[in-house]
Amino acid sequence: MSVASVALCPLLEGSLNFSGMDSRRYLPQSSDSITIYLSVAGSVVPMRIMASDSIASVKLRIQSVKGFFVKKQKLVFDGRELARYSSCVRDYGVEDGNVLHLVLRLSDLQAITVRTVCGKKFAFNVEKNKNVGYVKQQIAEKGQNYVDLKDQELVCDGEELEDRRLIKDICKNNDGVIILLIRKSAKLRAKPIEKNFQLTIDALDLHEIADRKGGHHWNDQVITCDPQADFLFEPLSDGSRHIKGYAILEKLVASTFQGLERGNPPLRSSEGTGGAYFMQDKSGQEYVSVFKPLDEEPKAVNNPRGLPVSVDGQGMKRGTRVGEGAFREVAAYILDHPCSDLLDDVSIGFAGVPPTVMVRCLHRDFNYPEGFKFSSSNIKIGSLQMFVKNIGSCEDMGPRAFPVEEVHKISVLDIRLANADRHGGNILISKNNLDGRIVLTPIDHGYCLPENFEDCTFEWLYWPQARQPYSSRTIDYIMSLDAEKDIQLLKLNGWELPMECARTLRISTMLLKKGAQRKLTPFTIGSMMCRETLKKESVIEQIVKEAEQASLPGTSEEAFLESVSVIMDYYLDVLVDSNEGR
Ligand SMILES: Nc1ncnc2c1ncn2[C@@H]1O[C@H](COP(=O)(O)OP(=O)(O)OP(=O)(O)O)[C@@H](O)[C@H]1O
Repeated sequence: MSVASVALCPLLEGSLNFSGMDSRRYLPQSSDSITIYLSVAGSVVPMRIMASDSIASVKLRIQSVKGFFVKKQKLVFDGRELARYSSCVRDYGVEDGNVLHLVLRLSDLQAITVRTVCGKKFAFNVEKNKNVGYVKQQIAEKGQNYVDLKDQELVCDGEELEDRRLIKDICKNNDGVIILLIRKSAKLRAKPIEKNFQLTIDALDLHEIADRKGGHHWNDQVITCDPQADFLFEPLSDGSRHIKGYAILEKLVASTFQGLERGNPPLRSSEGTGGAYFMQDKSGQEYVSVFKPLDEEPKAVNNPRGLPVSVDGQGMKRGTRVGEGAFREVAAYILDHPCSDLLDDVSIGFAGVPPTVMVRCLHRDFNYPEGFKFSSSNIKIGSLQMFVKNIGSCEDMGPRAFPVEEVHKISVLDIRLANADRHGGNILISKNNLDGRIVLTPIDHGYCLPENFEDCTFEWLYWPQARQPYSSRTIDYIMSLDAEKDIQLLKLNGWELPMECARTLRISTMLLKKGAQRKLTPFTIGSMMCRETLKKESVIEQIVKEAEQASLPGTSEEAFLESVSVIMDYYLDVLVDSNEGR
């Protein structure tokens, strides 16, 4: 159900009481009506709702009173995200007097419009942690006449901006678009030629600029801790040698190291429920990677968003465990095999998961609630993923413009890995440099390969591309998948999948292959993996349940999977027959 289609309950509209006043005294009571307490950014505010209200309507009300957009809100109760918009608050076990955590996903990007004196406009999305010098570089790349950075003067509200001013400081009170003015866009020289003047604009050729920027000088040396340094950074083990794209991971690690070595600190993202840090290159002008430490995951001890620590080790999605997110991030990269027709670049797989590796890092700018000490106990282990330049995420744009094959590649990944966290914010949008086509990059795989299918959710199910059939290229790729080999590959790379997660991978790969064989669409296959409502089990859960009931105690995993296969065939054939009968 779309958020827009959910009407607010008229009785309660406006009753969200953020001032602390007890609205129970002033509103008609109903047996369904409850008061919940929203814990947001250190304060607790009461809110009157109906237990039968949908999550969407509660979020809409928060939006209408506080102005936080629905898509930027995450509601967490009892360590679980209330992720299904159409489910009732009651379905999640929320009762009168309960505290819900509201995590706001503030954007890291700021929209900026640069206007020249001649009225030419450039629009950018710039990370808020970037400075004015970086914006100048972007202008230089966009406009031939502005290539010499020294000639650019950027002005905002009448004030000239210094290169080191951060965008977030300039845009402090302004969430919208800011207008910058280029006073002097390029060196103009006038030379008298007979009776006229020849006007020269001093601008370098864009290719020259690109060459000058020159890429990074990758460091092939083994990276170790420098005793004089105030940080530590190294890959976790050389197990990564088995990973595809080893060379690219080595470069990723080296460029991140160089950034830290030059004193460019990790910058914490304002988005996300866990600690995610943008790591800078040696120039301090570019992000090269994103580091997500295990101990800052949602519900982990050092989570920077104030989410309560897990008491039973359960992660925020059912079937996942706190402190395993980074392994899952790396697993998603390892298992995203390249397509056989693109084997010249084995570092990027079919779905385009950015290269990801496990690292250890120590730096004072991470979250240390107990205080930072340069000691081994403060070393953080986590996933390091290549930073992908983007113009936003799928949350910022309607899906119609996304190429079908871009959506399909993500559907293949999510179905295979039974992803429990595929919302639009976890798909980045970029444009291909050559033809301007939209490229989608899947990120945030910390909730892949769960122990069960309960929380599988796929945003793309509701996109029109999901109802189109897979191409023969995609079907060939799907048919080449082998869950047993995948499990061995992860083991080789140091992660022995827990038995339940290995079973998930086997069953979801089986479903994907059987569905593709029958020419089913991503929508049909994906719908079998997702619950329609919180309480109603998905088809895949029913299949697993039936197979469990049919198996005798002590049945081998192989025999169990054989029975899953038979039951799955039955469900799929019924589905195909009913589709054909229409
Ligand atoms: N590889 C990447 N390239 C560019 N930006 C990234 C990358 N990985 C993460 N980000 C950005 O970092 C921020 C936080 O990352 P992410 O959403 O993965 O964190 P999280 O805490 O796991 O989030 P969630 O609450 O959605 O589970 C987001 O703005 C995201 O777009």
